[in-house]
Amino acid sequence: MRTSEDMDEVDTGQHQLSGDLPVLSLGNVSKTFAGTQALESVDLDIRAGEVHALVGQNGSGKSTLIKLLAGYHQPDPGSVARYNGEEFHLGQRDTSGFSHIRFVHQDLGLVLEMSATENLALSAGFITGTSGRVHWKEQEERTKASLARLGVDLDIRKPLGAATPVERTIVAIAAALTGWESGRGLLVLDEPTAVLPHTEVDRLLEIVRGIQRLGASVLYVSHRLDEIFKIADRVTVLRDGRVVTTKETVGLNTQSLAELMVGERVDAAFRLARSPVDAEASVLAVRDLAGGTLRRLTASVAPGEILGIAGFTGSGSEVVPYLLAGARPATSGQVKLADGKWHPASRLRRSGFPLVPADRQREAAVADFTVAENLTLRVMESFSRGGALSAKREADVVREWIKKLQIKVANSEDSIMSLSGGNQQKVIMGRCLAADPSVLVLAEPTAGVDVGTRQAIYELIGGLADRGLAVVVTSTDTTDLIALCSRVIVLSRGEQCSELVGDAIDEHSLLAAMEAGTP
Ligand SMILES: Nc1ncnc2c1ncn2[C@@H]1O[C@H](COP(=O)(O)OP(=O)(O)OP(=O)(O)O)[C@@H](O)[C@H]1O
Repeated sequence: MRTSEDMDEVDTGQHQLSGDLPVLSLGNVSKTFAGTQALESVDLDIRAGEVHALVGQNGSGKSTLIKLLAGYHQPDPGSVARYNGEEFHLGQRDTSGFSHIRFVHQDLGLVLEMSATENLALSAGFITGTSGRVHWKEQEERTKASLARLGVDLDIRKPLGAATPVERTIVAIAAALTGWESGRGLLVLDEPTAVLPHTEVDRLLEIVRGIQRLGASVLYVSHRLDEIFKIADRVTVLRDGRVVTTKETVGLNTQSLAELMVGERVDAAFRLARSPVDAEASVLAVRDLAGGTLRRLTASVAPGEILGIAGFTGSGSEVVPYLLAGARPATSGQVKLADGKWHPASRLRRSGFPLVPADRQREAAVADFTVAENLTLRVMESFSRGGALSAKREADVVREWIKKLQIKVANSEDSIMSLSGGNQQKVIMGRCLAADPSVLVLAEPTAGVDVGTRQAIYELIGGLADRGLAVVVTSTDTTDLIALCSRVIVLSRGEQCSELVGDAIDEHSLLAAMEAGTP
């Protein structure tokens, strides 16, 4: 059996074939922020034409490494970087290495009000005549050619706000690759599938394979371990800023990779043991609820129940959390709250059920606030004593939730923006739970959250449900629904198409139910 000592053994796995010069070679790369050593003596080689995955728990240093490559951070002295054997300066954008490395960051960097053509023109430059007028026809030809190179045919005139998430990601990749005709560089994809539904993930992976076939190398960051095995040739595992190992993916599996990341045993197929609930005793019920892509939903959730809502993008599932939490207006329907009476669904606007939204950076984190302030935002009032805030009570809550959710932060007075993405998600989750609600609404609760912390989050939600919390959860990651839910309602084209209960909730049945409702 593998011990944690074995896991700590450093195996660089970088047995180069003779003449097999790495495209990118990093040596002794370190990065220290005030109070945090984010990276420590990292060595990493990326071979020509390989897809190389980079994995690690939240806060292990993946984004910091990418930001160093992108010239966003300066490395500590002593760090060495080479592109095709030629040394270049990390932390500087205008060096030769940099021009060969292209990036698609998590936020994609697109303007959603603009079309694919306009977005590509923004990154590659507008084609203009002597009068300065933009040659749109040529611009469109260029966009089509860029997308055709990826084997994609999209409506290049519609605003990207109306495109599907995977179409947006594809446009971001095309934008990143403009002017890269040789196709021999390195493309860095930072969690490209964090909120993509299963079907769209496969489409994206096919595009990544196409890029690899062009001769490029890809550095691929993801928390979805099943993808690593579908796409990557090798994987490097970071833990606490250090490289634990670089290995061929052949010979690893989800379980062993999860354990390398965490450094101890984890159950990659974790599932909560749920006791039956009294289905009659609803704490929140909706009748014919509609709004956005949701045309009609009739459902109720009982105290202690974890109800899942599943469906592909556009099925209506993605708007349910926002309607229930009153963050988006319902256009029709009724709601029954704790008073046991039916009200117009507009009443949800005042119900104030806490919501963990899908896009924490845009919708939830208050960027100017500290970690402590973000954690206690919803419970501020209960701390007030005669107008003054009970600092001790606040500090207790902050400590409690940092511990319960294993939030990696040097100091709770640090800005939330200094936290890694997954740790920001945990702060938002803690904020909602600290308010001790009767209903909790979760959209993509584990997007960007590592495999070890996922289980901690599942167990925490399960424990709260055992004590009576009703939870409604939507997720594009079926792992969440399987691990958490005792019942899942499947939506298609805005309406309920089926319901799965208990042990019937598994990967195969969920996908089959979602596909069955799709035209
Ligand atoms: N600008 C910054 N200032 C201070 N600390 C930072 C800053 N950026 C990152 N850190 C710290 O460096 C460590 C590594 O963070 P990083 O974002 O690289 O992790 P990650 O592996 O990308 O995590 P995730 O999977 O959650 O995105 C964390 O402890 C983080 O809090």
